[in-house]
Amino acid sequence: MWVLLRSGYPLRILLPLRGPWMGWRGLPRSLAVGPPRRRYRKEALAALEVPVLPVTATEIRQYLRAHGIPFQDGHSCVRAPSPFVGASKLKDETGAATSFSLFIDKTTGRFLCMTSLAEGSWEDFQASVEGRGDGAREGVLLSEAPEAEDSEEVQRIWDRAVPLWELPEPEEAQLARVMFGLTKVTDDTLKRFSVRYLRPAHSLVFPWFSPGGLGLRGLKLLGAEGQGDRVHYMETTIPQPGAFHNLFGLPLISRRDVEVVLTSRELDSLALSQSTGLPTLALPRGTACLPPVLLPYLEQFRRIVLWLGDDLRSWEAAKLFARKLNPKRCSLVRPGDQQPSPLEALNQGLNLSRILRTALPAWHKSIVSFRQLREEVLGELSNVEQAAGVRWSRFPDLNRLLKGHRKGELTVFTGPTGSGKTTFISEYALDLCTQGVNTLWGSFEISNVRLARVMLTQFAVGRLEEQLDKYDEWADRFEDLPLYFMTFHGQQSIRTVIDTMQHAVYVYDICHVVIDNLQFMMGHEQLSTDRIAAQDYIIGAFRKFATDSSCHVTLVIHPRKEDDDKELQTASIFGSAKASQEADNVLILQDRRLVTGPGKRYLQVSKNRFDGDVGVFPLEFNKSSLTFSIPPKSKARLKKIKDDNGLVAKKPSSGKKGAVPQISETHSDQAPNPNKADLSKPSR
Ligand SMILES: Nc1ncnc2c1ncn2[C@@H]1O[C@H](COP(=O)(O)OP(=O)(O)OP(=O)(O)O)[C@@H](O)[C@H]1O
Repeated sequence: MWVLLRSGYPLRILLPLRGPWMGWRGLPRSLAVGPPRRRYRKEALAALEVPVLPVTATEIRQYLRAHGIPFQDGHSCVRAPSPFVGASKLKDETGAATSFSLFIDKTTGRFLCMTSLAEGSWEDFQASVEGRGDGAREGVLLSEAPEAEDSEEVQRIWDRAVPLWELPEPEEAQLARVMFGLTKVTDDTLKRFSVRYLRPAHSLVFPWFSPGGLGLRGLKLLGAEGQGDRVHYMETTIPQPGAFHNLFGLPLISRRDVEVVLTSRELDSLALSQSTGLPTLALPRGTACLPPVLLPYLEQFRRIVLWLGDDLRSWEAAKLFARKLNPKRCSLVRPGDQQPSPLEALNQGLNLSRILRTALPAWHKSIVSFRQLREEVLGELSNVEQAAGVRWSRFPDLNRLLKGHRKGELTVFTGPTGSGKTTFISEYALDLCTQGVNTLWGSFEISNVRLARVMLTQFAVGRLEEQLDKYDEWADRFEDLPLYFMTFHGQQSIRTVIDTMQHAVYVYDICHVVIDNLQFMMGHEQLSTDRIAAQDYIIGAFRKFATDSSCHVTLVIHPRKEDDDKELQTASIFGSAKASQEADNVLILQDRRLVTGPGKRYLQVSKNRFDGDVGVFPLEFNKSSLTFSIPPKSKARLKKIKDDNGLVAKKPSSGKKGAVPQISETHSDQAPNPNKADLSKPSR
């Protein structure tokens, strides 16, 4: 099965620096290698690669024992002698690590030989042990070797970039330092980390070297733009994000280092290293993901401190990453006034070592006291808006009622047959995905191709059939979204679906799973005599998954048969009351087409565990763009209601003061939304 590796990166951050002198990916035309290269792919979608048979750490150990292979149990990996060392010319310089240089991921079974850089699946490893041929590929740092064109481009940019202190104009160097907040970072630090500056692009250049100093494999370019009193950073990576993963700062790590500080930005690593002298590494995609392929490089550390940033999102990411790294060895620096990001701390003259000492252990047992929770509670209270989750950019009324989309919740969504549930939920999820919410779709009823077509139309807000010349532009942008699809179709067992979801959370840091719809998991339960019990069991499984994985699950459920002229209620959801009890949010697509005409629908929030606000607002269906979002001119008429039965208030949501709580629609703390500014025209 083919898999497209994804960055999980909000698009806008990757948008190139723009200007008349800019070429492909925002690089100066003179540096860009020819016209944009179109890679032909076997499939158009990022289908999720699931191991043929999921493997557990116990099975890995048992297998190694059964074949007489010695091993060491590590934090996230099992270490064993590598059968691939002899085959490689890339011998370790010191020769020290050639024993036990094979790292097998305890969760996925994928392996990496740190000496030869061979990598492969658990099945590849077994085949090699059993002499069934060598399925391992020789890779470079956890992914495929960069393509020749990328390597050339990397080298070309690197050669054109210069150390900051070698810039001919001192003013230019000073301006760059100010823009990037580097006034307190010394030349020596920049030199140790080999940071350069690309003059034509006004960008810092951070190199990614392969382990063992075998060469330059990739680059991250960081541009900065003043926006009021804030600086907006733009990143460009070569090779493209998702095609290559590496840790910035790797060459400075010694084999004897047992402690490391992980940051989400290269600039933070510079600040930390300079002021604390501790080993530090920067994650390639910031807080968006921690690809498991990087885990072997972090195995040597007995203690890992995650200091990812100064907002709640960084804190959430730190907690998720700690799970992968093994929480027992992780400590987290909590965002706060006196604990900004490392670079900011350096610039404010704070003591970074002292902040590191305040890091909280990520591990706690099943029972906690309020003492352990009090900091978390404070974090939520002092970041109310972020604690409310990611806000929709296309559905302001949903923000007013639900306040945002939060991790770890279960949303149940229902509506009459054929009312547009899939179409609506597609736009609802797409909206979040364009804001960096890593999303996994389980579409059991309609094919992934059809679903993607709907989504792409919604993404472009228009029929692409009539503008096929724009298809590639939109498809390229769509491809950059952190969006994955399960390849299931038709009936599936709940166990297989949950296993796949767990795998996706681990590998792609999925934060939102959409299941359309639950009825497709009921057939395999052999409980046709008691379909209600089967549904309760399935809902319980999704509830547990959402909580345990800190991942939001949106579950589409068909309603029970209702009179056509009556509106649906929470109790109309098929089955027992379990669905509405377990759900944090219940959304109902109300179809009042007889009264309101063909396009009109209403969305009712009939349960909201977060803060209790429930209500209903109109949706205007646009047949050409397949969107439900409220057109800008339309006056939203949000009604807050008490429950399914009675209205308690009837207030316009816009225009008049004192209506429903006014929440700013622009949301600077959230990840950027590439669609917001330029929905009407594609740009690259
Ligand atoms: N408000 C609307 N007005 C008119 N047509 C709509 C509306 N919403 C969706 N549609 C169209 O109706 C068709 C069915 O929509 P969709 O598949 O989203 O419904 P559904 O509720 O998920 O269906 P099912 O109950 O079969 O799962 C699609 O062709 C869609 O474009």
